[in-house]
Amino acid sequence: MRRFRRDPLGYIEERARRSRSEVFRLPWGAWCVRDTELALTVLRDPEFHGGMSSFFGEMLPSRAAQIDVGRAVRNVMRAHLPAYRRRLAEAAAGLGTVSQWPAAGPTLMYRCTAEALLHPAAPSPLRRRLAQAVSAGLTARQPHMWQRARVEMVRPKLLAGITDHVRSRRAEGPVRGEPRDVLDAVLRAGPRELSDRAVTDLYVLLFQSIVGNVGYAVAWSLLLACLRHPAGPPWPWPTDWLVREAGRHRPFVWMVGRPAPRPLEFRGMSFPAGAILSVSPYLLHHDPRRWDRPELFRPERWGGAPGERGGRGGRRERGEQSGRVERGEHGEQGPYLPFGTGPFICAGAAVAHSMTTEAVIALAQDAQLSVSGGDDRPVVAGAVLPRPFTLRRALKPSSRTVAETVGEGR
Ligand code: HEM
Repeated sequence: MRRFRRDPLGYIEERARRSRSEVFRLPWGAWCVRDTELALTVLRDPEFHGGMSSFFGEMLPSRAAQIDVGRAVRNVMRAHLPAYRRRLAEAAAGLGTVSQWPAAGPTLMYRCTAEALLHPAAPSPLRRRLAQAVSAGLTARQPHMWQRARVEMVRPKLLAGITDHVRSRRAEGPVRGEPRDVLDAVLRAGPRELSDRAVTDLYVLLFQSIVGNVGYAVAWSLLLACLRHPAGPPWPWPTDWLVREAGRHRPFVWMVGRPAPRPLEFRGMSFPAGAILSVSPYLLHHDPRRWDRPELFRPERWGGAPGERGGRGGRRERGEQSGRVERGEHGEQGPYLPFGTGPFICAGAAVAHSMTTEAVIALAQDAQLSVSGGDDRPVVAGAVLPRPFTLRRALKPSSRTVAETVGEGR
């Protein structure tokens, strides 16, 4: 367990390398599936998905309610995409020339989605609390104890504030038309019998997926691209490939589990009903039998040399492609699982991919980007986070405003 805690990804890679069977035991008793075919069966077979998804756990009373809430929130975020794009340029400028990452990722996301998360007529103190919670690191489990303590200091007031607001929205009665924000979506799609506090918990979970997961995906994409190509943008790959490859190389969610629905037998190994079969997107994305030099960050694997195939934007359309067996330049055939696959696949996968890609485009647009202080080693603290790094973003001379140039000349 100590070795696992020190380096969870290194630990499972080593176990997978040494293991002769398709499945090996994890320190907490679950089974990690090393074999791609079995992993895809676990993630796709309806038999493994008769119950609730572990993303929502027991927060909602039925699988149907989970699906409804997931879709309703995804629809709000999808409708917000045009406004999100407009906010990005402003938010990128707001980061300044030097910004500290990965924390800047969720902050940027929050700035661009604040109105979709909580509409502007909601109480300003609550909106301020949400912003503070993002700065404190509420968007993902943080690696250090002091960081987690900081989150715990803001959490009680935040939860109390959201719960009060849920109560008052319910008292006002349902709004007509489309949901104004993620909270309306949760209230409308979730069952009426949910307590105000249960609605709050659901809201925070989805808030974290939007602001945190996407924010960290942006952080990974920028870091890996700048490390691989220190000259900065324009990069020699379409942004779509870059973001896709960051999701392969450093998938934010590194392990998902499913309970065995009944006693199972697989290639001579038996599993009792309820045994947890875990699938690691990280492990499968780094399987040398499936991917060419998986240890390298190579966006070009997603389409051949830029210009040869598809040009900007790549030969694949942006969208929900998770879980497909992908074939790259070298005939690679990995399952691509940053969003999972099968019945419990991330409800927001396509929107999240668009948000990440748009953010990277906005930050790289007309700018010289470079990173310092970071490397590509991940920190696992619940999810796969990048280590702290500094991003320098200097506007290229042609894109500076006259005012800026005049100001500098004084
Ligand atoms: C880069 C960003 C994101 C990543 C890497 C990500 C990843 C994931 C993963 C791995 C799962 C679990 C799949 C499984 O258990 O097999 C999941 C579930 C889910 N995600 Fe995401 N997610 C992201 C962004 C989002 C966004 C923006 C939303 C909302 C708009 C969202 C909503 C959900 C929902 C509702 C589920 C539960 C699906 C269900 O149980 O039916 N996610 N996500």
